[in-house]
Amino acid sequence: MNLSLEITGLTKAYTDSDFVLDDVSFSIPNGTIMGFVGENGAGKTTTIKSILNTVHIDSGTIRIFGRVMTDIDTAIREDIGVVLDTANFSAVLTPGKLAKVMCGIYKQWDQEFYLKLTAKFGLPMDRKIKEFSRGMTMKLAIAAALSHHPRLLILDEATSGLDPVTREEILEVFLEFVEDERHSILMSSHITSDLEKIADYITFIHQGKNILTAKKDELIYDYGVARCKSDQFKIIAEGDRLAYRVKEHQTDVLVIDKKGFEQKYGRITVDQVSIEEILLLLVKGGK
Ligand SMILES: Nc1ncnc2c1ncn2[C@@H]1O[C@H](COP(=O)(O)OP(=O)(O)OP(=O)(O)O)[C@@H](O)[C@H]1O
Repeated sequence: MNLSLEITGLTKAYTDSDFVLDDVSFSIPNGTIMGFVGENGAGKTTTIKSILNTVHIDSGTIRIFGRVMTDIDTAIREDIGVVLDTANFSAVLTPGKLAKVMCGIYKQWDQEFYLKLTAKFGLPMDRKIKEFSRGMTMKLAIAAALSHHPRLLILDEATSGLDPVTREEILEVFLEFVEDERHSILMSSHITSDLEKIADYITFIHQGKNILTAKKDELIYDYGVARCKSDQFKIIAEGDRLAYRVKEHQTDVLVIDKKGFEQKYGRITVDQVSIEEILLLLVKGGK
């Protein structure tokens, strides 16, 4: 399997904070979308900055298209499209002028494609970015990131604060992007329903640690949440549960193999589980 991104044992501490990104490993196969979820401060942006080589890492290896990126490696940068939640374009630029700047930075800049995307997103070419709404600014950032034809798109909260209609438009563009088997996406998001729609894999990060990476379809169709009364909870073997959360009238138990669990513990109801509920059980629950 060809990997666009391979992170092994990534560790990074900040000098003036207690936070540590601790031995994080995951990889993204070509042609796939990796959703990256975790609570505020879990370490998603720090991981992304480490990938982009904008912070110094303490240990571990990050391979992009099989190569470790160095400070002077501009060739790999051409192949990475980046959209951060704070798209910091100069506010006095217009989309038209931004294209001229981008054209000077990226050899692969494709003006025709940029015009096509900005038209699709309904962006005015001659209006200053400072007059743009958040949705317009994010659409512009996405159009700019895609128009130098990257192979890997890295998105840090790129759809946060956007309405469902705009988000759907943007998600469609991401899906079109990964139709090309050489392309892939790392997408951090708090909007887990967006990831449910488009991601192939999900990585859950909590307090700087990768707590789970799994195929989205397995999470949705094979994982489940057993709703147990206290006597039912007591009979569940530790090895059959990934996490559990005690609530007022029941205990929710995260199970990996819904069907197997149902066969073994016939009388306990097991519901399908959402990415959001998995995150809550893993982060707030016991083991
Ligand atoms: N430059 C820095 N110096 C010191 N600590 C930092 C720095 N940048 C981030 N941190 C700390 O590292 C931790 C992880 O932050 P990070 O931005 O990676 O989290 P995140 O998962 O992206 O959060 P969010 O969902 O809120 O964007 C936080 O506790 C944050 O305060």
